[in-house]
Amino acid sequence: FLASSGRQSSFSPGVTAAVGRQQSSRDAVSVQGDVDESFGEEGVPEGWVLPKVPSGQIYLAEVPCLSDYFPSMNIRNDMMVQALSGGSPAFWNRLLGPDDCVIIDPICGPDRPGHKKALLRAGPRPLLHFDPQKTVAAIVTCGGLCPGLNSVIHHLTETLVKNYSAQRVIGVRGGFAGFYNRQLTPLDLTVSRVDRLQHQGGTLLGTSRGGFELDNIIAFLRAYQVTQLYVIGGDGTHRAAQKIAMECKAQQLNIAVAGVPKTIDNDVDMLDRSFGFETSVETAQAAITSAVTEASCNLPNGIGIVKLMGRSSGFIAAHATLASGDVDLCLVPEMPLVLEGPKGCLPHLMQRVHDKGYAVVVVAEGAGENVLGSSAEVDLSGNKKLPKVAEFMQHSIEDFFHRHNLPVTCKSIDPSYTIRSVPANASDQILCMQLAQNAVHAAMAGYTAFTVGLVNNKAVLIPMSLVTATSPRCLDPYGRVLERVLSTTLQPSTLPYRPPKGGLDSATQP
Ligand SMILES: Nc1ncnc2c1ncn2[C@@H]1O[C@H](COP(=O)(O)OP(=O)(O)OP(=O)(O)O)[C@@H](O)[C@H]1O
Ligand SMILES: O=P(O)(O)OC[C@H]1O[C@](O)(CO)[C@@H](O)[C@@H]1O
Repeated sequence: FLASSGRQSSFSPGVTAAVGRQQSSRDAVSVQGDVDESFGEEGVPEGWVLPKVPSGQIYLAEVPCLSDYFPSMNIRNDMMVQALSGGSPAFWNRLLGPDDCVIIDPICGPDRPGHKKALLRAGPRPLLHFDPQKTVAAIVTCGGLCPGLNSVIHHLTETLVKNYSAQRVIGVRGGFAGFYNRQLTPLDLTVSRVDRLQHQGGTLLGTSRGGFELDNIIAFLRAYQVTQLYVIGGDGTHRAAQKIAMECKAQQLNIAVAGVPKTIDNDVDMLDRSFGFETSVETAQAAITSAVTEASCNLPNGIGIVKLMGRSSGFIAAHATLASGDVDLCLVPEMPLVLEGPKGCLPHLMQRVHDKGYAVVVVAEGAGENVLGSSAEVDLSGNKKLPKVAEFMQHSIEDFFHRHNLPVTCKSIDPSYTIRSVPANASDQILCMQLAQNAVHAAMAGYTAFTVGLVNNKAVLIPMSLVTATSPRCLDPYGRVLERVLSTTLQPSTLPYRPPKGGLDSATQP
C-alpha cells in the first residue's frame, strides 16, 4: 500500500514544524476555529524560546486510500445531503484535508528528538470516494466482550444511514465465522433496529474467537457487494482485518476496511485508551469495595482478593487500584511476582494486616508467569490459556500466615466477566460515538486498512500496520502508572533498581 503510492515508509515527511521565535506582540488577533488565541499578530506565539529544545519536521503516517487505485465518485460531503427531502441543508462544521494531523508524542525537551511523528486527523472530508447512496456496509464484532460494542454498532449504523444515506448496513453475526457459517444468518441493521441499542451490554451481533477464513470472508464481501467493512475488535482482530484489506487490494476490490479498536485490556498500542476500558475500571470498583468489606469484617486478619482481566498487561488492575485507593497489593504481568524475602509481597501483606487489620489484593490474570510458568494450551484464536494466579495467591497467603502462626481469612472475588458485560458509561458512550462517526467519515472518503482512535485526546486515523506492529502493549514498568501503584499500595518494587531519569544532580542545576 505504502510503496505503491510512491512513499517508502509508513512515516512520510509532512508539514514543517514551527521553529522557535522571538517573544511576540501581546496584541491578540481575532481567531476562528481551533487557532490558538495566544498567538500574536504575526502568528508568532507568546512566551520564551527554548534554545535547548530541538524542533524539526513532522512525519505523517500514511493511511492507504482507495482513490490511489480506483476512480473516486468525488461527491461533495454535506451532512445528510441525500437524506434531506425539502428541509434546509446541513453542513459539517470542519472538513479535513490530507495535511491535518496530530503529533503522536507532544512531549518536548532537550533530550527529545526535534522531528515528530504524526497521525492523520479524523473527521469528515470534503469529497467522498464512494457514492453514499450506493454504499453497502458490513459490521462485525470479534474477540471478547467489551462495554460499548453495541454503542459502536448503534452509531456506525446511524451515521451510515442518517448522515450518509447508505443503501444497506449488514450485521455479520458471531465474529468472523458469521461470514460463512450458514447458521449465522446476517442481520439487516436499520435505524429502528439499533434504536436504544447503545444502552445494552454485549453485542447485538454476537462474537467469537477463531474462525478466520479469508477466502470465505472475501466471498461474502463479493456476494453481498459490500463496499465498506467495519471490524470491531482487539489486536488479533486488527491483524485479521489487515489481511482482509490486503486481500481486497490483491483482488482489486474497491472495499474500505475500517477498524474500531475494542478491548477492556486497553492493550491496543498508540491509543489514549480503548472504548470500554473506563467502564470496566469503574465497574471493578464494586468488587474492590466488596473485598474491602469482606476483609475488614472477617476478623482477625482478613484478606480480600480481586482477580481482574489482563492477559498480557495490567492496565485494568493498575487503574482499578488507583481509582480505588484501598488496595494494598496490585500484581500485574509487567512486574515479576516475588513471594518472600525483602521484595516479597507476602511479608508486605502481613505488614499491612498488622498495620490496619486487613488487606486487599488486586491481581491481573496474567500476573505471576515467572513463578507459575506459562501454559502451552491456547484458545480458538491462539491466545495462551493462563494459570490460575488468584487461587495460587490465596493458597500462598494462607500458607505464609500459617507458617508464621497467624490466623488469616481470605475471600476471593472474580468479577472478570461482570466488568466487561455491562453497558458503556457516559464517557465511553461519547468515545464510541466519536470512533464510529470517524470510521464512517474516513471510509466514505476512501481510506482503508486504518483504525480510529484518540491520541492526545484528538481523533485520528492510524494505519492498521502501525497498530498491529506494537500491540498488545504493556504498562511501562518504570512509567508513572506503576510508580503511582507502588506509591499508594506501598508494596515493594520487584524490578531492578534504575536511577531516576533527570537525576537529582541535573534537577538542582540552574
Ligand atoms: N494473526 C491473525 N491473523 C488472522 N486472524 C487473526 C489473527 N489473530 C487473531 N485473528 C482472528 O481475530 C479474531 C479475534 O482475535 P482474538 O480472539 O485474539 O481477540 P482480539 O481481537 O485480540 O480481542 P480481545 O482483546 O478480546 O482478545 C479471531 O477470530 C481470530 O481468529
Ligand atoms: O474468556 P474469553 O471470552 O476468551 O475472554 C478472556 C479474555 O478476554 C480479554 O478480556 C480480552 O478481551 C482478556 O483479558 C481475557 O483473557
